Amino acid sequence: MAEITLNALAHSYAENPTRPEDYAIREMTHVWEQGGAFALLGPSGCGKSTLLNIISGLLEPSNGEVLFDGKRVNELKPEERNIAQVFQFPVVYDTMTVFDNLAFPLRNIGVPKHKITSKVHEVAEILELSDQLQRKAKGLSADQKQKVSMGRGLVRDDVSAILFDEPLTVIDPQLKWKLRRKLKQIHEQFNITMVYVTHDQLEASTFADKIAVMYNGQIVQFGTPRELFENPAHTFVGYFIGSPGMNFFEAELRSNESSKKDEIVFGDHVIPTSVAMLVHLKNMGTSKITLGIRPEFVHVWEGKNDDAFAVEVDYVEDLGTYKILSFLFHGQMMKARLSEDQKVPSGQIYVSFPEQWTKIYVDEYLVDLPLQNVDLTLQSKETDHAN
Ligand SMILES: Nc1ncnc2c1ncn2[C@@H]1O[C@H](COP(=O)(O)OP(=O)(O)OP(=O)(O)O)[C@@H](O)[C@H]1O
Repeated sequence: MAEITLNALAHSYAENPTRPEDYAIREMTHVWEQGGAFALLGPSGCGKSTLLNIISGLLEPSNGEVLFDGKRVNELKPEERNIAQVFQFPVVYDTMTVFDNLAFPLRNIGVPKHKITSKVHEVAEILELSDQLQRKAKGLSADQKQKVSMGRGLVRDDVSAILFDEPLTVIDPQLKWKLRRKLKQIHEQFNITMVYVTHDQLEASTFADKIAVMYNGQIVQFGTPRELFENPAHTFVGYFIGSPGMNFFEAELRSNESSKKDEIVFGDHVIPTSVAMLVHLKNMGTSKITLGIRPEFVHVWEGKNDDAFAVEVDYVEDLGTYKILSFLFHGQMMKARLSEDQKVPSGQIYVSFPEQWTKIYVDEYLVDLPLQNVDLTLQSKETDHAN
């Protein structure tokens, strides 16, 4: 087991990279703590496989260091790094039996025969491959082959970490869920540092305790599934996580001519904001602001309400256990998520955006209040204005 540190790491496949876009991995410093179950989540092409291959040593980074337990491993070959890597497509020796495939990594490092037998049986049991051990790998289905591939990653208990690169892509949907649970179980049992690459948020949150969300070659947030949902640090996290993703709208920080107070406005709507936040934004010297609120946190009222805005229902999608209501807010389509038992409104309704859940972004990043300002948030209503 090891703590894996990426120190000022960057990688470009281009010969002479000059612009940030030339980098598949833009400079990052990141720590995967020892023994954790992590997911690396992001869309196709964001740099996930590149990052994994740098950790395992298949790829040499253009800049920066990879450290295992504080020791630089850049110069070590993949086999010297003690990393097990499971790829998207099965890597098995077709002419060998399942037993021999699983035993291979152990024989390679000279593990005694009796230990190999017990370890192979233990892993085969976990992956439900016990009755396949004497079969040649050639005759196995794609699912079974991938299980063997995963098993080869799991047999060695001396590994620093196990890296999974979208390992369930070829697995049947029904089996996927089961295998994910199994991996989690294996992690709990052996406590090995595991990094699981996926572009599927459900897969990431069922496997990992902490998820690194990757976008454009950068880790834009590293947090628990709950943190990513409740407090997206970057607009991409808001958009990518959740179903549907966060609502975003461009707003403006301006000074109200009559009251002389600052306020955040969207069209002719004033968005309730704390004094502390207004002061902070003003100090940042920005007027362009993006507001984000998750559909789950938009309040929908049938009747008029002090903090609520009148909007028109556009349509309602019934998704079984919940409904998605779409409405136009100052010309922009937004969504609210209604629970199954909530009455479906139509025509004119009222919506409000609780301040706690209305996130403020500048240049795509969440604006957090400096700690010394937090107590001022209680004065928030002072800056509210009637519409
Ligand atoms: N061998 C290569 N040579 C040149 N460019 C590459 C190479 N491998 C990857 N890239 C580019 O680097 C960027 C990151 O690719 P990478 O495969 O790491 O992303 P990913 O997030 O793993 O995507 P996917 O989920 O599709 O596998 C992409 O723009 C890709 O086109």
